[in-house]
Amino acid sequence: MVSQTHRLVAVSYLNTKPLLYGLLRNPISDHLQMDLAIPSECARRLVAGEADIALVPVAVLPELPHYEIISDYCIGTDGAVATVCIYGDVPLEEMTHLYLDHHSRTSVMLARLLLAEYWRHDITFLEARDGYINHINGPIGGLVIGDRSIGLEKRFAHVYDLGSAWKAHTGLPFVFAAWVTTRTLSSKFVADFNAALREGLDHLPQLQYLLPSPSPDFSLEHYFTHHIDYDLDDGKRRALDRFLSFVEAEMAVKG
Ligand SMILES: C=C(O[C@@H]1C=C(C(=O)O)C=C[C@H]1O)C(=O)O
Repeated sequence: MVSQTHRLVAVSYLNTKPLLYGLLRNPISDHLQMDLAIPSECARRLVAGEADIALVPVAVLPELPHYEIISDYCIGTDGAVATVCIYGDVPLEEMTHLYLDHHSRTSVMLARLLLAEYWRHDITFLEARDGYINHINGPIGGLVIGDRSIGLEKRFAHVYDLGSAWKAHTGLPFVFAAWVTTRTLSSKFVADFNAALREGLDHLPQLQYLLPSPSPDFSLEHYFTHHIDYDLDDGKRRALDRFLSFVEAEMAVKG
């Protein structure tokens, strides 16, 4: 049987593994050509047409002329997310500069939004590149996302969780990344895809046996169940609308 294969790219961090596990143990994987990348690269590939389906940072959605969110599952949070934080030696109000993680598209915009609307703190943004975490010191803070952030709370005196700050600011949960296509997929494929992701999430306890623990005092199960919130529910969709209005306004200013 000849059938169509879709090019899929997903985030390479630990929090995506339950979703990938679901896809891989389901026959739908025969129709997927899978690859993993950091979030900013997932976004680039979808925008460039190098992927048909991607787990993309939602901040990139306004750049896509046509897209569809194809799943009820996402990388989200309802309060503290643990792996999207601003770190520094000094409190935020004393920070003069902030490195913005180059892996990220969403959290970079979320940090800008929260600094403008919630913390109301003027700061100079610095472009990050590999190794930038070693340059976070004194009045220079840094936004760090994903697996690289695990354990950093031991290194820096001040930590600001962006999931918590967004919740305090808006009362809403948040969605960092969603499953998006720029193609037209059959409703059968979309239903199967969604069911496969659900299957993965139903196996969170088993995943503890497969995945490496990023550090001895970091519980993956706690992270997957108390910090990452995988359901793209109504609250997260409302949060997405609000967040994208900010992103679109920023894009309009920059032209
Ligand atoms: C919660 C997280 O969300 C990530 C943050 C993203 C971003 O800032 O662009 C994109 C994908 C998510 O994987 C994380 O990985 O720590």
